[in-house]
Amino acid sequence: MTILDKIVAEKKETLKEYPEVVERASDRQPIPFKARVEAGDTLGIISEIKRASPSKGDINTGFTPADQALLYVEGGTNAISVLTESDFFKGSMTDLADVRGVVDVPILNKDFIIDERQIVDAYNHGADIILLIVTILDDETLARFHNTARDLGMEVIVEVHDEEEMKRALKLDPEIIGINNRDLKTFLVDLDNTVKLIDKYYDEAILFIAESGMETRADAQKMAGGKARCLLVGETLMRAKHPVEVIGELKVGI
Ligand SMILES: O=P(O)(O)OC[C@@H](O)[C@@H](O)c1c[nH]c2ccccc12
Repeated sequence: MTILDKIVAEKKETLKEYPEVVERASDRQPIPFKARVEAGDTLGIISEIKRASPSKGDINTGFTPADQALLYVEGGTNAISVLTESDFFKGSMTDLADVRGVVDVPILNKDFIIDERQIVDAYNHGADIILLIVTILDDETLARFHNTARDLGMEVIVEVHDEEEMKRALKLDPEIIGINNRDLKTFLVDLDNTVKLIDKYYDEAILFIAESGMETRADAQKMAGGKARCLLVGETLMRAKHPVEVIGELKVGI
């Protein structure tokens, strides 16, 4: 059993406690993400709120999500990712709502979505974007969830790690693809993964996001050189003494 299998198994348990139906609680219009990144002349940055992870253990537990989010905004982040998975990443939907309460940049609800109710729940807690991880969903479910999120006005990052997943993602006619440099089954990180996959499947209509493992301006430059248009950065910002400055360093020109 891989760690990803364990996370999904736990998630199934948690979902047993969900109400049978999660109703949409408002008609809030999500904040646009892709168009705003594309309007800029630097690499977009999604800065993540991440307390812990199964590969690293505790990363930073002594912070308040709202304060951390405000630092990210001060740094000029294009969006904030809030990792809400609780068993392995120590996050919660309360973190998401807390961040929503203080920022007006788009928010990504980062979780392992395997049930439609999680999508409505993300919307209800103030998310503008959700992540769908291709490897944990079959084609039919992936397409259905993609539609559900877009019907709510949310944008979707379709996350892939390899070529086979990329081909499945492209069948959705997606607007945004996230390429994870980390293999969620082995935790191995390889920054060349983003570069290789974009090189082979580049499409100017799609916003390509490089995810995971980036630390330095040189890493950001490498991703920009490989035609990634945006970065998703967690650990580096959570460990940084001055996240505002680090975001500035990562925002390289396009
Ligand atoms: O902390 P990092 O290495 O900068 O990575 C952030 C983000 O990419 C990572 O948290 C992530 C990418 N895809 C995921 C899917 C589930 C959980 C976590 C993730």
